[in-house]
Amino acid sequence: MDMPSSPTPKSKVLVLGSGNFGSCLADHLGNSDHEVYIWSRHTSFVEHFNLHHRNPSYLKDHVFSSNIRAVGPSIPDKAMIHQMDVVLFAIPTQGVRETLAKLRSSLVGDNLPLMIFVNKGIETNTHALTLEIIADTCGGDIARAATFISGPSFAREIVRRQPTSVSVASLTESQAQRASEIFHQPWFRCYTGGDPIGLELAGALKNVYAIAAGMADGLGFENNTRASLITRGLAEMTRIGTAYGASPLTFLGLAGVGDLFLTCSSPTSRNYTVGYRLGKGEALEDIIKTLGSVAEGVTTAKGLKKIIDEMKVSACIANGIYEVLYEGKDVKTGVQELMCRPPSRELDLPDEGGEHAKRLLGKLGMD
Ligand SMILES: NC(=O)c1ccc[n+]([C@@H]2O[C@H](COP(=O)([O-])OP(=O)(O)OC[C@H]3O[C@@H](n4cnc5c(N)ncnc54)[C@H](O)[C@@H]3O)[C@@H](O)[C@H]2O)c1
Ligand SMILES: O=P(O)(O)OC[C@H](O)CO
Repeated sequence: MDMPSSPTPKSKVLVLGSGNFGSCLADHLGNSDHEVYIWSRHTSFVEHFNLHHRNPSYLKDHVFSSNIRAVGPSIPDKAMIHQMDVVLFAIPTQGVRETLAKLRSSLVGDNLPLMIFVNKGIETNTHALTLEIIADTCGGDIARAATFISGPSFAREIVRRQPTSVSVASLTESQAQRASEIFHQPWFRCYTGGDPIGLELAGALKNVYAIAAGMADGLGFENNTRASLITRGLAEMTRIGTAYGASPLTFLGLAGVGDLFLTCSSPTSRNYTVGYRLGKGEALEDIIKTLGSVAEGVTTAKGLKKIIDEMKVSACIANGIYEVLYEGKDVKTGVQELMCRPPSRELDLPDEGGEHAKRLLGKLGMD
């Protein structure tokens, strides 16, 4: 979509992570006239990118904005971090804690950059959301100001300027507004909100339901089945989110139903693809080895299982996916078990709970 961009003040942005999404967002910001640096832990990426303005491993056909410079492989130092207006984390969830730990000593003093996170997952060992990982590694002040972007946004469509809309949330809504102004373009709309816990849960959970939708398609089921999975997946996500302490309304937004619909209905999705190949009978290990990119739903299913068990919330689809991925349950048996459950009420939200969010906000000094 070729439209004039709105004038936004030029920012200095450091993107951490040079995969599909990091390089796609670096390109978006570079093309919006920001001064962009992209960090990779791979020397080969840094050299290749600075020479050719192409990513050797992802989005290979795309020529990236000339406003981007690659840096690495060592993590940017304090002087560089303090020159930035924004540090954007586009690293899979399981790598966020390690990366923040490396940056922690640079994240002190005044005028810290706005920290934006776009990963969609739950940490496996701790079942922590990213907000909690930030609080653990960098403290409550930084976590309260952190901003999260989520929503239906395939990297390969953003680099082609397909009209895209996302949700942007922070506990400090003025920071979400700042992030939104930096990203917003006529082909990339940002909607702000103040429920980062709900936004994070929605983005992480939809990846698990996308595996379920892919499995159903791989087994040869058609449109009725996919529509059921999307709708019942949304009910389950909303129930889990509300029990956690998030707003049920967040699940009706772009980060919720928007991204769930996208990821459950397109083979562009890596999570859908994992499910589809499982449905066709491939082994998870072989799929992961050959996927070439992260499918966050696979690891998130583990963290989610712990959260569901702790909250004692009913989540038969997420439990079924966990059993297929980690307990050797046959895919067809999993589907049969789901369908053979007794009938139940269609829409129920827990009328108590929220302990997980209360504990997390307490960690952030917000109790
Ligand atoms: N690709 C998309 O369309 C898309 C859209 C929205 C959100 N996301 C989310 O963005 C995050 C990144 O996804 P992606 O598509 O870029 O994944 P990817 O697999 O394409 O790339 C991941 C990148 O992160 C790097 N990385 C992995 N672990 C790291 C670590 N411990 N330290 C430093 N770097 C590390 C890898 O080297 C690679 O460059 C995921 O959480 C994903 O769910 C992706
Ligand atoms: O390819 P997936 O399944 O990781 O989905 C990518 C994005 O999350 C879509 O919004």
